[in-house]
Amino acid sequence: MNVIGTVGLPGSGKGEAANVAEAAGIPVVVMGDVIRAECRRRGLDPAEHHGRIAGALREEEGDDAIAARTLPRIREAAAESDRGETVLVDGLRSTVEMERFREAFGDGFTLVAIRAPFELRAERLDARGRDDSDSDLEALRERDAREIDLGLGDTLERADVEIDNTGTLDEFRSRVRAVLGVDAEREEGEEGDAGEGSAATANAGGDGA
Ligand SMILES: Nc1ncnc2c1ncn2[C@@H]1O[C@H](COP(=O)(O)OP(=O)(O)OP(=O)(O)O)[C@@H](O)[C@H]1O
Repeated sequence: MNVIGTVGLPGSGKGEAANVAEAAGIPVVVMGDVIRAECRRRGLDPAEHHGRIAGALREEEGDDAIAARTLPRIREAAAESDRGETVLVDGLRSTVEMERFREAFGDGFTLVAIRAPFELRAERLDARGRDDSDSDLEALRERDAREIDLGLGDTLERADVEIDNTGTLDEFRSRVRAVLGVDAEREEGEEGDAGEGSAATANAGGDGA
């Protein structure tokens, strides 16, 4: 099994990386779906209670609760992967989760840090405009602080591979493809320049976040 986890601050490009994977026939497992499922099980609206239920799960079942509950979803997805049991996992937040996946998949787990500086993430989220907080710098600062508090900063530092997302979207996509080991041929409606081997660099403790 080949499990690729992504970690990055809000707006860094995790969703775009997941799109690249899906377009290449690599299933994507979103860790937040576990939390949304638990909200529904408790009769709560995920839009409102997501954060609280994530906290409750960690409290009740341990800091690796969300990773542990994601494991069966990863195994199911791997069985359906077009790409030799490769799965992309979106949404790691802490080193405890990273260690849980390392324990489950050994060398078959690769953690990929996606990095873009604050100003660029703010601009891109503003353009995305998915919700009001996307355009609010103060809200982004708070989201960053919350994520870092959960352990996202340490997780970024400990990633196996780093992808810089300070260039164009096409550049980013081709970097993601290089890390996923897919070429552009399978993509539809997209120009590709896959095989840009220098795109992913070993993590030397970069400072791009
Ligand atoms: N290199 C790029 N050039 C231009 N736009 C980009 C680039 N990378 C990402 N974007 C855009 O920036 C926005 C944020 O990216 P994305 O949604 O992938 O971030 P994310 O890490 O999933 O964020 P969040 O954690 O907040 O959901 C999206 O609208 C995406 O299309």
